[in-house]
Amino acid sequence: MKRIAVLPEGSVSHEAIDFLFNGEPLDLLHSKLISDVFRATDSGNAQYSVIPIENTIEGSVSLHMDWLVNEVDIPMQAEWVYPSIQNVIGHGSEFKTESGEYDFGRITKIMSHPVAIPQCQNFIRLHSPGAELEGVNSTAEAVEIVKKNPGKGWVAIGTKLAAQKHGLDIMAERVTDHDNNYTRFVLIGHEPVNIPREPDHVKTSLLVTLPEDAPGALHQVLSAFAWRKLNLTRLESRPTKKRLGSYYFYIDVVETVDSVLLTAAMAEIEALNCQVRVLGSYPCYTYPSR
Ligand SMILES: O=C(O)C(=O)C[C@]1(C(=O)O)C=C[C@@H](O)C=C1
Repeated sequence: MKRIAVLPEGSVSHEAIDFLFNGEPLDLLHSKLISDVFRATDSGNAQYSVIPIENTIEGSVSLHMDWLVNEVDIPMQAEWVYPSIQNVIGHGSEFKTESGEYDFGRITKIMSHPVAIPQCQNFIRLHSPGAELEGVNSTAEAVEIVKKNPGKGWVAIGTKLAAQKHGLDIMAERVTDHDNNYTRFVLIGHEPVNIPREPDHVKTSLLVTLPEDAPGALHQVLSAFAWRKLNLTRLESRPTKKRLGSYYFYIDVVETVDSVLLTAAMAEIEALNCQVRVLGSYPCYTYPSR
C-alpha cells in the first residue's frame, strides 16, 4: 500500500487524493502542517506527499512553490486538478433565527486556510462584513477549531467531509466567488507513481535562472520553446531570495523531458548561460467538470 503524506482528514488535499487514486486503498499519513507533509517524504517516512500548488482564484500557492524549489529536492511525479468546493460550517443553532434561517450577520469570526478565505470574498462581504477573518493551517483545522469552540459565533470555510467528521452543520454550500474553483495538486516522491489510468497529457516543470544583466535573455529562452512549437502552460517568476530584483522562472511545458524537442530546447537554453533545473516530468489528470 502506498504511504502518502497529506494535510489533515477532511482537507481539500485529502478529498483530492482519493480522486487521483480512484479509491485505491492508501496508507495516509496526515500532517497538520504543510512543512511536515513535505518533510515526510524528505525523511523517508512516506513515499509521496500531496502538495497544492495553484488555485483558480488565488493563483500560485507561493509558499508551497518555494518549498518545492528551496527546501527539498523531491521530483514531481503526478499532477491533478480537483475542484475546491468550500462551505460555511459551524454550530448551526448559534446562528438560527426564529424563522429557522441562518443569520450570517451573527458570525464573529471566519476561519480557514489563507488560500481558501479569498476564494469566498463575495460571500463574506455580502453576508458577514463585520466578521474577523483568521487564517489557519488547513480548512480541516479550521473546522476542528470551530467544533471545539461552541458559543462564540465562529464558523469555518471547509469541506463537507470535514463537517461530517466533526458533526457540524453546513450553513451555506458552495460559497466560492466562482463556481469553477479548482486547485492544482502535485504528488512529489523519489519513485515514479503507478496510476492505472490514461493521463490527459504529460508535462515537464522547469526552473530557469537567467544570467545576470543579459538584455533579451528571457526572450531568447522563450524562443527556444516557440520555434519548436512546444506548448507552455505556465510561466511565472519568483524571487531567488538572494537579492532584490533577482528571479528564477518557473516554466511548465506540455511534453516529457525524454522528447527530442524538449531536450534540444533545454540544451539551447543552457547554451545561453542559463541554469535549467528539472522539477519533474509527470502525467497530468483533470477531474471531470461537474
Ligand atoms: O486547507 C486545505 O484544505 C488544503 O488542502 C490546502 C489548500 C491550499 O493550500 O491551497 C488546498 C485547496 C484549497 O483551495 C485551500 C487550501
